[in-house]
Amino acid sequence: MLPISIRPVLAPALHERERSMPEPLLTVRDFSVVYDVDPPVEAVKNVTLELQRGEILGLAGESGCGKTTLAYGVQRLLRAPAVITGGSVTFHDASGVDVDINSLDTEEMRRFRWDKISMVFQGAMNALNPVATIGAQLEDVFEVHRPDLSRRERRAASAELLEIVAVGRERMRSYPHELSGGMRQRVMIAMALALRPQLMVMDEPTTALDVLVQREILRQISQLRHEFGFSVIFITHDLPLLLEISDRIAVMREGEIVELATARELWERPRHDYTKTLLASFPRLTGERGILVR
Ligand SMILES: Nc1ncnc2c1ncn2[C@@H]1O[C@H](COP(=O)(O)OP(=O)(O)OP(=O)(O)O)[C@@H](O)[C@H]1O
Repeated sequence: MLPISIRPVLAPALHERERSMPEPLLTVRDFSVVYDVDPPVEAVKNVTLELQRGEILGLAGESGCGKTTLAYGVQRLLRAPAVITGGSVTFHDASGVDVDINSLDTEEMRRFRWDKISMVFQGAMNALNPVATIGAQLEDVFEVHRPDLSRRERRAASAELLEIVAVGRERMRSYPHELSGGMRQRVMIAMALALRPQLMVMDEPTTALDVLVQREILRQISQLRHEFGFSVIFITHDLPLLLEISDRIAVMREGEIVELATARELWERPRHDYTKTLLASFPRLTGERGILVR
């Protein structure tokens, strides 16, 4: 049985998935990345996976197993000494066109990344400009990427985004220091949402926040992906949190995906010994009665 406290977020996700036919958004085949140092590090080894449209896929595994390299690699965000040594990444655009990400040149990739994929990092809230208002920073995104919008439209779109992430349009004139950490992280999520991407990559997006604020933000991410239909690749060390938010979880170890299953399957019937070890290493998952304790 699923731990009681992971049901509320998970249940609608499962329900939704049962209703709709899966439709791939990203197909990763035999993808490998090596850090060309001495000795070379094979950070990602022959990873194959398919991310569905609207799905939240969690990447789990201990530090150094290759989660970040994989998530950045599929967006071609890696820098030397990282080298993609093999494999393909295909983005199945909502327009019906399949895009081979490896074939895009730098400029095409840059535009693609903003329009189709966005990222939210750990501590992203500290990346806000301290001397510009929240509204001005949101409006900037539209000014750069949607130059056809009028000033009034940019402002309206920014205010709407602040409503969507439950910060509220009245915060348009606030400066970052006037907002709590959780609110600032929501502003970053609003920015990531601004261009209505089809994929959001979230790298430890709530780690710096306290547990209650984390849960609220996770719940909201889950709701928003239903509303807007984007997919999420969610990276964190925190397996209990992944069980709570993910539809499926890929467990990585030493650059390979050793198990890929729904959150429910992984929780109820972990197959790989490493997954079992990982689950057992979170005392709050096992607790006295064997339920999630938090
Ligand atoms: N710039 C680099 N040069 C050499 N090796 C690197 C570099 N960046 C990462 N690595 C190595 O690649 C492997 C995978 O690292 P990666 O950061 O992808 O793992 P991770 O699972 O995301 O870890 P964490 O959760 O700590 O961020 C590790 O062995 C790491 O030491």
